[in-house]
Amino acid sequence: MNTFGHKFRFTTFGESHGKALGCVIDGVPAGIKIDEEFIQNEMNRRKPGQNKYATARKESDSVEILSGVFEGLTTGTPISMVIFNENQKSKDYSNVKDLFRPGHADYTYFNKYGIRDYRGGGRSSARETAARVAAGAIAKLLLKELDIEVQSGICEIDGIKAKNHDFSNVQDSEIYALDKNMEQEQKDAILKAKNSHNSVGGVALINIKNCPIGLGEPLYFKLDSQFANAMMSINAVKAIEIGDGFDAVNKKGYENNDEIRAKGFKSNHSGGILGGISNGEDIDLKVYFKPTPSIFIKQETIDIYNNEVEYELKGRHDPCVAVRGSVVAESMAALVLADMLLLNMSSKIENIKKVYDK
Ligand SMILES: Cc1cc2nc3c(=O)[nH]c(=O)nc-3n(C[C@H](O)[C@H](O)[C@H](O)COP(=O)(O)O)c2cc1C
Ligand SMILES: C=C(O[C@@H]1CC(C(=O)O)=C[C@@H](OP(=O)(O)O)[C@H]1O)C(=O)O
Repeated sequence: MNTFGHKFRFTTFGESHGKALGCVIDGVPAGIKIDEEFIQNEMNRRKPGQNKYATARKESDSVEILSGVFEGLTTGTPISMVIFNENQKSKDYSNVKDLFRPGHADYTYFNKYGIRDYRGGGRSSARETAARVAAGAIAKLLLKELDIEVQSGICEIDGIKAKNHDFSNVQDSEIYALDKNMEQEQKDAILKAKNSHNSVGGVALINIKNCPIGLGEPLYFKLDSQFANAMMSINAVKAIEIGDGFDAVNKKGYENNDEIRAKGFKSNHSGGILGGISNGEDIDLKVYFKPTPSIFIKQETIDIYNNEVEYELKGRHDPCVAVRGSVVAESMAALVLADMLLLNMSSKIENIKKVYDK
């Protein structure tokens, strides 16, 4: 199944070296104001080729809305959007046409489908995430109507950790760094790896403000499980933490619990989710990206005929996918929230009665 979401559903189409990519979103309520400039800005935050910390492939990622919007408002019908590829250069891949890049999806896609789309990663290239960001922008416009805010930034690169998480630093940072003081060190780590034809991993922090209490469907569609599913569906994501995440394991219960007062919780170790349901506090997610698999160091692999070979890759690749990946993770978080908001509408008879004026 290739569709994401229950009520706010979307799917994407297209390949990195094909003609275009796009998405179809179904279940978007009618009457949401569509700000095309906002959507394009979101696309621009993720698009490749903007600086030396990203792949050199230049794409404008201009998005065109084909359906579901009339006179600036959503109509309640499926919204489809298209982004034409402009800078494919499939020849870059001619020397690895029959080879499987270690760490990439070539080997598993070929074994599963028996077809080798050697024009880059094809469907498995994270170029597809452009379409997710377009869908995420529509989800964000719905969230905006309810004052729910989703933001992201980089908290760790190559093991170099941010000491503070300042989202106001992100906008002016080429690597979306949360900590101005650690930014240079993090940038240097990316360039050092890049200059030695290698790559680094990193961690993005997603923060959600003003999330109402009650999002998440126990027991099998818990809000945390939906975030985990969404984040792990992004290329190169290998782990996710919610709230204190891994650190909680080494705490005692008294340290880990968030005590409750009439005004709200005294702390937020839980990351805003209890029992799979949002508790009204900020939601904090950490998303872990592995180092980019396509590197330019000689490596051993096999070809599609099972011959063992050595090869050296050429082409245009991100030295650290976490940087642009953080925007993708932010978009996926918005899509989960939009879906859970709509699902939650029918959780109480009062809500249903309100809709039907009873
Ligand atoms: C925004 C973004 C950009 C990426 N850029 C590259 C890239 O330039 N080269 C590459 O080999 N992998 C890149 N990746 C990662 C691969 O797409 C991914 O590792 C591959 O599909 C294999 O999937 P897996 O790592 O989830 O197992 C990127 C991932 C993201 C999220
Ligand atoms: C083009 C983008 O990123 C690409 C993600 C990617 C990969 O393997 O994931 C590989 C590279 O491109 P290609 O598919 O041409 O090999 C990156 O440049 C983009 O994000 O828009």
